[in-house]
Amino acid sequence: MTPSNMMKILVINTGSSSIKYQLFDMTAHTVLAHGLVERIGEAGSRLTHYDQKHNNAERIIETAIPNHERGLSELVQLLQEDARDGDEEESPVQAIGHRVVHGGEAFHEPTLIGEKVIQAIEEYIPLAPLHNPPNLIGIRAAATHFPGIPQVAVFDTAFHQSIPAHAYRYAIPKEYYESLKIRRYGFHGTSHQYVARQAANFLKKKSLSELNAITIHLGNGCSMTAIQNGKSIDTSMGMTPLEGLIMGTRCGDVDPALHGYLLANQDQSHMKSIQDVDKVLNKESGLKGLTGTNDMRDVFRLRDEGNEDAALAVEMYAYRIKKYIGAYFAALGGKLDAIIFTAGVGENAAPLRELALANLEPFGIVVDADKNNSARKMEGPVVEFQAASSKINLFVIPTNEELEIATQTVQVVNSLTP
Ligand SMILES: Nc1ncnc2c1ncn2[C@@H]1O[C@H](COP(=O)(O)OP(=O)(O)O)[C@@H](O)[C@H]1O
Ligand SMILES: CC(=O)OP(=O)(O)O
Ligand SMILES: [Mg+2]
Repeated sequence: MTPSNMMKILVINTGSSSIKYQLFDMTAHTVLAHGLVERIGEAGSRLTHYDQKHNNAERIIETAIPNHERGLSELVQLLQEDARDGDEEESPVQAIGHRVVHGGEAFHEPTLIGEKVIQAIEEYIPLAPLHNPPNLIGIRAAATHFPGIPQVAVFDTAFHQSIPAHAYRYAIPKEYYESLKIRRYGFHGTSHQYVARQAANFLKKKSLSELNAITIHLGNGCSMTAIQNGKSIDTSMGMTPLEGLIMGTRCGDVDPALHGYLLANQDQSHMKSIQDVDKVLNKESGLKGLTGTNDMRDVFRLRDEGNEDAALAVEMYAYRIKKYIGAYFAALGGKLDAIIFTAGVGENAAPLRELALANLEPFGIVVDADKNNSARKMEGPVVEFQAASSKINLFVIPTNEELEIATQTVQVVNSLTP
């Protein structure tokens, strides 16, 4: 394969009950098709597909999708139909990029998938039981549908492999790091790296390696990263995506002693096993546990209606971010070009950004309230909302993990060409 015909890249992001996908034409810099398979294995499963050939009109296919294999074959069928509708004589796809959440210490770079890589992703299942198994199903199903097409794994953990030991080790007996590889890995690396690169370009840096920043990814999962000279030096998620910020359904930082306490008090906690504790902290906590909903839009609506739980949840969520800003400001020695907000909440929730950054003027962080409130309506890859007196740039940068995965997939495949 030569770079000139390396153009159509399918990116697959397989979650526990959903598959997100995008088909890019990397030569023309366009999205040919994208969509979402949701509620896999549940009632009401469906595929929502958009493609350029149908003017990006929404097509909803409501059909029983009992497993990820079926979801993949439905979406492949649509892509093949689109290709047949056109004049294309070849496969609709030249390479496939997969989001893989946990790559442990093995992967610092995007990697061509072969048997060894699949084995390694299997080995990390205990560290990401919700994420790695569906990622593997996506990889296997894609290999069946597109035999001989190169497949590349892009790991959430890869960008964070530059974190030094003093930040990634936990202060527990050393043997558990050596035998069980218990340490901070960090996640959402593809997103942190993508928005950091956008900021570096915007600030006219020669390369990402000239950027110092704090990146704040607030989606369903939430994490923050301290970036020094373009490299991750610390991040808020840990061995698993549970540590750190308050999230949609995850608690983030808690006293590790509460696990034992909940189990020791089964009568009140109704938790009988460590799996029960795990489930509550991962799926029933965060905004959902505090307010009943994991959607920040609903939390704000409840707050505005006078709901006190929702008001407290917003305060807690913003305060946790502020604490990490303080920590990473210190970790970076106060030398940073920008604080960057991204993902669903980070890009859309102006009041949240304002709360998280309030009263930080002594740090040189000053918000322009009008710019912050109108950030959503502004065009462009980077929207600034710092006041003129702010020493540190404040940016909203929409993330695009799929485009970053496609870009890294092209790099890997091109590097294979003699
Ligand atoms: N206008 C908005 N105001 C506040 N929160 C929003 C808004 N739009 C989207 N969100 C939040 O973004 C979250 C999803 O973020 P997203 O980055 O799409 O998540 P993920 O990719 O992790 O599924 C939703 O749960 C919702 O709370
Ligand atoms: C790793 C992680 O938390 O991913 P997501 O935000 O997609 O759940
Ligand atoms: Mg996301």
